[in-house]
Amino acid sequence: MEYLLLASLQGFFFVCFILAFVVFKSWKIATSSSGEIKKSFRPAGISAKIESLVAVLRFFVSGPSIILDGYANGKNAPYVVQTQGKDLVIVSSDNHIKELLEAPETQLSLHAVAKDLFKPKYTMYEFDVHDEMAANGSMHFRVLRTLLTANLPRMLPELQNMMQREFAKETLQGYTKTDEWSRIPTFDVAKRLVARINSYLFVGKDLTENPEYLEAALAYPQEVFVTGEVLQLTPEFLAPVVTSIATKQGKALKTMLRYLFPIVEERLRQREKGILPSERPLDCLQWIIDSSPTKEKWDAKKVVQETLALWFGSVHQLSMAFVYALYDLVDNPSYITLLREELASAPDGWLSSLNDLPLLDSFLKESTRLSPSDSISLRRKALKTFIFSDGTVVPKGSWVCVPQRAIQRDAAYYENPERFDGHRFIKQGSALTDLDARFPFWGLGKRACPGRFYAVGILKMMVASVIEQYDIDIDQATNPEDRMFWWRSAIIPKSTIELRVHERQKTRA
Ligand code: HEM
Repeated sequence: MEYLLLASLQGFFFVCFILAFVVFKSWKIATSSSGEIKKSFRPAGISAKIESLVAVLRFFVSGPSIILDGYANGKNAPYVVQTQGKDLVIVSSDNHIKELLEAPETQLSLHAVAKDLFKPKYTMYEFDVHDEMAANGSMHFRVLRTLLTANLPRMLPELQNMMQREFAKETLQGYTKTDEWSRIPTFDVAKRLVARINSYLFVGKDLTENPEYLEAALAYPQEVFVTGEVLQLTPEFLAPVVTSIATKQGKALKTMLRYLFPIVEERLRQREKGILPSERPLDCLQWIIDSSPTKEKWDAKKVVQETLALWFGSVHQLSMAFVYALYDLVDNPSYITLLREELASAPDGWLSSLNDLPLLDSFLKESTRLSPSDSISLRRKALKTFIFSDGTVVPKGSWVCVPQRAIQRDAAYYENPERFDGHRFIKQGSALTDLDARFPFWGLGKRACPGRFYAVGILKMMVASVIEQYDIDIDQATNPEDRMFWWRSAIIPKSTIELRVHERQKTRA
């Protein structure tokens, strides 16, 4: 009993300490003045400073609306949003975006953003991510953009079987005796399905069918997010202990490492023996090994670190896009009928025609236009103070980014921007995977998401599989706005929201 009391007192003081630290850091951000754009932005005086502190704290739960308002106030003019830990300099004009993309990575770095957010040193097995595009830049491109995309069509039938089997299992669990519709927790189910599909492509069938590995692989990205979030609020010297608490002594990571290491070591041995390409396994793990630099060979630890980082990036955004697409279907049910017609009319079956389903592509692009999982894109951290040609300053340590959600809702670029129009992009003649400054969903330029062709293929397969076999609905009392919550700039589906699902055969009977 005494021990419990002591433990809860320690916990209480720890939380108080962290809160005090957050307020202190936020106060420092709110009151510091390190660049031209800040000077013009920050009024002096104690009440103004308190107002700034409130703005920094408010960003945690109102980020998307603060960013949207900033954009509406002075369209295409740069503006600053103060946040805990750093300022966001938000730009949206063509010139600013061009200069942002042309800036050297020694000045504006995407990887430095990832380090700020996820603290890979602590969360990804001591991964020392380079600020500049290092060897892994071309590795990402070759593994995801080239090899994964090229191999996807061959793997799709197996992945679709898996999707149907697992979705049926989830649905079966959601039936009650009183309701002929099954209720499934949308976001949790989406994450489980995506994790299983991605795992098959990342590490192959055997590990994917190992429940201990799969559970850890599903838990790991979630743990990295939460731990990265807590570490952003914690002083550096406490990072090791905080990481250990937040990750339950690194349980998921340790499990993944226990399974991945022997496989990677064996494959590296096979490489030394000169195994022929035709005899090598067809999965991302192998492609990472095959695409690693030939001069300075990566050891097993480096291959595992790169795999963890790619794995982490592959699950959540795709799951969220799937959830938002399902919500858009239930909110716009006429599209379910139209999409079923399009699927049924594919001459050789829709699975082999995923690139020739214009309505599905346009519908999903409209869904991502209105419901991106983050309100900003093209994030870069200034490693040195960066000055745009119009004099806009991004002080060292701040981030510069583009307000993607605001741009994607701008009436200047999209007619009736708030209206869901599933045919919009057919009329416009653009595809979901296209890169476009008016649709910076995938980023732009040489850092644009190399996983997007894979992500879109899987998203289409998942959505088509669901609507072909099931009727879906949602509790109509749920206001669409209440199905998600905001954290900093992100827009995340609530885990409590359930989708109602009904096998179509039963409806027809
Ligand atoms: C709907 C799902 C996804 C969205 C919205 C998305 C979006 C993005 C964005 C905005 C960036 C940054 C680009 C920039 O700042 O210029 C990015 C980078 C990246 N994405 Fe994705 N992504 C998705 C799915 C995936 C998947 C499934 C994978 C892996 C299979 C992946 C792998 C990556 C990698 C490795 C990078 C970093 C590229 C680099 O460092 O050069 N993404 N993604």
